[in-house]
Amino acid sequence: MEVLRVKGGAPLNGEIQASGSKNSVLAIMCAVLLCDGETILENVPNLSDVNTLMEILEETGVSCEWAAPNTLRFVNNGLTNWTVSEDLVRKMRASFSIFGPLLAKAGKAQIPLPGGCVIGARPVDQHLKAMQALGAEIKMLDGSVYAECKGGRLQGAAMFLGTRFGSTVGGTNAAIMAGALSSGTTVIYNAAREPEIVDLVMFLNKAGAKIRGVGTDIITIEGVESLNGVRYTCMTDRIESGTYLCAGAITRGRVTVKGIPPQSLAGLPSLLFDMGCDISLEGDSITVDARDRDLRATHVITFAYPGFATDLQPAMLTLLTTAKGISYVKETVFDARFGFTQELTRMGADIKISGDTAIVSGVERLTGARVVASDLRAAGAMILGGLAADGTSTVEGLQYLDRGYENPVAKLQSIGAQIERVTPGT
Ligand SMILES: CC(=O)N[C@H]1[C@@H](OP(=O)(O)OP(=O)(O)OC[C@H]2O[C@@H](n3ccc(=O)[nH]c3=O)[C@H](O)[C@@H]2O)O[C@H](CO)[C@@H](O)[C@@H]1O
Ligand SMILES: C=C(OP(=O)(O)O)C(=O)O
Repeated sequence: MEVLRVKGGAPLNGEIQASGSKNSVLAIMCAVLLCDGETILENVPNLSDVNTLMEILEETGVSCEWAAPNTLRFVNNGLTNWTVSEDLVRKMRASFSIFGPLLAKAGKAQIPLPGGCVIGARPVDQHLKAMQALGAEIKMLDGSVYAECKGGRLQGAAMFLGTRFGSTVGGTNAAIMAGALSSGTTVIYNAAREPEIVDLVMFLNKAGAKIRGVGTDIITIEGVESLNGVRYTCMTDRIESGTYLCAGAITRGRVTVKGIPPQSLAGLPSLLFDMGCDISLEGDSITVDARDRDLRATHVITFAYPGFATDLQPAMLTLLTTAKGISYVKETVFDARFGFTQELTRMGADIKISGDTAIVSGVERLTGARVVASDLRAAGAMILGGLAADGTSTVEGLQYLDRGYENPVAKLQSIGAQIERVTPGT
């Protein structure tokens, strides 16, 4: 198993190009199930999650290949299978997102339950509620969810989606994709508003869907008979971009991320500014400058978009471990997303957890340590800790990093980080 070796303490300085958005691409790849013929997706990050979803789509009868770096080509000449193997679904929780489109296109679907994960329980009740509202009959079969639409086609309906955590991204995506091919009108109330959902709808509308209201909490869909494959360029990754901005701040450096619409970063730039960083914008480039700054503590609450993104909470919390004063970080989207903080304490961070809140007392310096990433964004957090720490850190658990960050080592090296991927003992 490879590990990262990070020699910290030096300010990062330079420009990084944002990669394509993992979460947008995964949703759009699921929507390819709905589209007849050839689809070309551009700006696709080469990530293990993307490659796993390609295998899953292949099982349903959609052919997928890398046509060029960051470009995927799909051909959907009719689905040949309405179920996928459990091993693949277990590899990646987001694979459950094929449930809605598979059901809408094939008339039935059987997908193993994805289960919980290290950041929280993550049930799929809202996905199922949406499909039931559209007329699907659902039952459990051999540990999988089996659904069938009576009469072969889903029927548009009005529905309320949401959980005690607020809106649901995956549930909203499922309802949009299934509604796109349902007969009649579907209305989703309390829809999630994340930029990746807007990207999914832009793709679907280009393919012939009739969806309006995306980006608001009421989405209306006039179902169509069929959708056609198209060429589409996916949005860039706001979580990856935010992580690199935090890397600039935690090393007291100056980092520009290119190709990221600033509004997609929601509250992050403003929080970095409150901490004492300079923030400058130029078109789709954003620069954080923390050189020679004493950064101050601040408070963070995660929320559904346009709130502060939960996926950036681990990076932001790591940054706060080196800010002067006490910061409170409240996590409202997932019920167990502070596991990574234990590893940060190995680097000398002072963090106490009280329910859904982390209390972070800033320390002068972090120190290098051997740490293990327990999930995707924990991996980003461990790297940030290592970049800021005095001495050398070793980061294990890179299978998580590979799920969501494209070429992180090369990108960080290009702005001066001393980071390498090595086999232990070499
Ligand atoms: C592949 C992908 O796009 N993943 C993103 C997606 O995950 P995902 O789509 O799983 O996140 P949701 O917005 O659905 O989940 C939000 C909260 O609602 C709960 N919930 C969700 C669905 C449901 O049927 N029942 C239920 O209780 C979840 O457990 C969680 O606590 O949005 C999250 C919130 O922005 C991000 O952190 C993930 O990176
Ligand atoms: C939680 C994440 O992804 P997923 O929903 O695929 O687990 C993430 O990207 O931080």
